[in-house]
Amino acid sequence: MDTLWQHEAFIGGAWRGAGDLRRFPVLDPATGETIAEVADCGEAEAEAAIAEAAIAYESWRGTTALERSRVLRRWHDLMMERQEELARLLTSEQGKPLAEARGEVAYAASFLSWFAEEARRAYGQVVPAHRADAEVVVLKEPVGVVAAVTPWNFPLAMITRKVGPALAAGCTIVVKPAEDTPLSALALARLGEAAGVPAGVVSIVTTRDAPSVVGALMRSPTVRKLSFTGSTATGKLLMRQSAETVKRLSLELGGNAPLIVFADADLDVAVRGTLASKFRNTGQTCVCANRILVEDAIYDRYAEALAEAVRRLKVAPGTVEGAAQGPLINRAGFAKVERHVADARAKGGRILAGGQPDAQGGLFFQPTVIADATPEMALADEETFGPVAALFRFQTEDEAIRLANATETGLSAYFFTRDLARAWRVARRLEAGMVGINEGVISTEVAPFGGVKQSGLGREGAAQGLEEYLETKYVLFGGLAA
Ligand SMILES: NC(=O)c1ccc[n+]([C@@H]2O[C@H](COP(=O)([O-])OP(=O)(O)OC[C@H]3O[C@@H](n4cnc5c(N)ncnc54)[C@H](O)[C@@H]3O)[C@@H](O)[C@H]2O)c1
Ligand SMILES: O=C[C@H](O)CS(=O)(=O)O
Repeated sequence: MDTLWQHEAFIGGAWRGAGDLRRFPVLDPATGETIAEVADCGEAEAEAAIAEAAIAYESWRGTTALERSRVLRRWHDLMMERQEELARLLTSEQGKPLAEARGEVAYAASFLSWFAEEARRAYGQVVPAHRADAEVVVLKEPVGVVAAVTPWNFPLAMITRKVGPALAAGCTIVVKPAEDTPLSALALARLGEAAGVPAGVVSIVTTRDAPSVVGALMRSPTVRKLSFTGSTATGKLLMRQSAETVKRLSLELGGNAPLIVFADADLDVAVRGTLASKFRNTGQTCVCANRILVEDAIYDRYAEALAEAVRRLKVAPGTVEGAAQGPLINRAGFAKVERHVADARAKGGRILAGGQPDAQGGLFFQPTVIADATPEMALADEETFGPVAALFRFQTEDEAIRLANATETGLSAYFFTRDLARAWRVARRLEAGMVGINEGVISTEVAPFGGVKQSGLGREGAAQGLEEYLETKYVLFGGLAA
């Protein structure tokens, strides 16, 4: 197979440019250099992709679950065969350390293998009928044509977490990837083509003009579902746009995760868990700890231990051996980190590590630890989405839970304790869709990923993830009297 570096959009099984041949640049965040020019599609291309998806749906929905399973498994296998190439391509446009990029390729591929298995378990039901002359049957059927809109921070996994269950269920899908990271999406499509995904089943519409392309997807009555991953603000906008055609919705939105360290925690485990949660992908994940709540009795010991570990994190381009922190994705993301650190300083925050743009310049920021954080700081209410660990102090368990829940979002939460009774009490009281106990990284294809409150609707992965792409049909067989 040829190179995975594709520059045209993938629509209806064909690689094609925008109608007016417009292209937009893709930048390497580590250098600011243009690494590719990609088709800058518009409404016309989105509408073409929808039409192709509708045509393909009529045959794809008719395939057996076993046939769909085999295509997904083959796609997984091809991803893993080309893991290194995919990882280097991903790092070149997203910036994450290569070791993390290799991990994302495997994580992304795991959704294809998982849903290759789940495809064969879309069970219906035969229900004991309410009449002697009837049978009650409940069927599971594919939703139809799906629109997927995805973010830049996990440019492969956020797509396969949608494409996997969609295809397993018998749906077809039009993907609009983030403008910062279109190359990974196109590489994924190239491997899907090689794995035998039929023309029109998966289309990738690349664009710098998200409102136009996504607007066309949202206006179309043919598109029966939106699966969106991104900020809560954009999610709310697309919810409103979906109302006109009453689309099914899966929304994976913003977070503001609390991470609580109780005095009885194992300090080394807590520090390791904090590093893993806070600084993965240079702090640019939806499930990063955003507020670190530390019980007063161990506050100073934990703060110094964390700061010492953070000072050892290597800041470098993702391809550099040992790189632990890469660049922020773009100027806007960098500016938000600078704003949060300056605001915290101005409100009494004490810098224990980092606190400045990194000496190598560009979009690199020093991994930072701020002590004496308070709820009045911007980073308490907003998702920093960068390498800043803000340490808050608490006295009691009730105060920790009140502080943890004092946010409109509820995606993930973490806490560290060796008290079993406390573990159950706190896990039950935290307002989050996902909770890690003595663990800082909890994402896996086998568990339902998603949040409560303004972190979204629905779940991805696990068995629940397939339900998001299925409709329930009740059939009553009457006139069956003997
Ligand atoms: N819950 C999750 O699983 C999850 C995963 C990753 C990221 N996120 C969240 O996503 C955010 C960061 O990602 P982001 O900056 O790419 O989010 P974003 O909302 O800016 O963009 C997400 C996608 O929406 C598109 N988009 C943006 N504005 C749009 C508009 N007006 N109309 C139509 N489409 C539009 C973008 O092009 C992109 O493809 C963070 O808040 C993070 O927490 C959540
Ligand atoms: O940023 C959000 C992603 O869902 C992160 S994870 O890799 O799934 O934890």
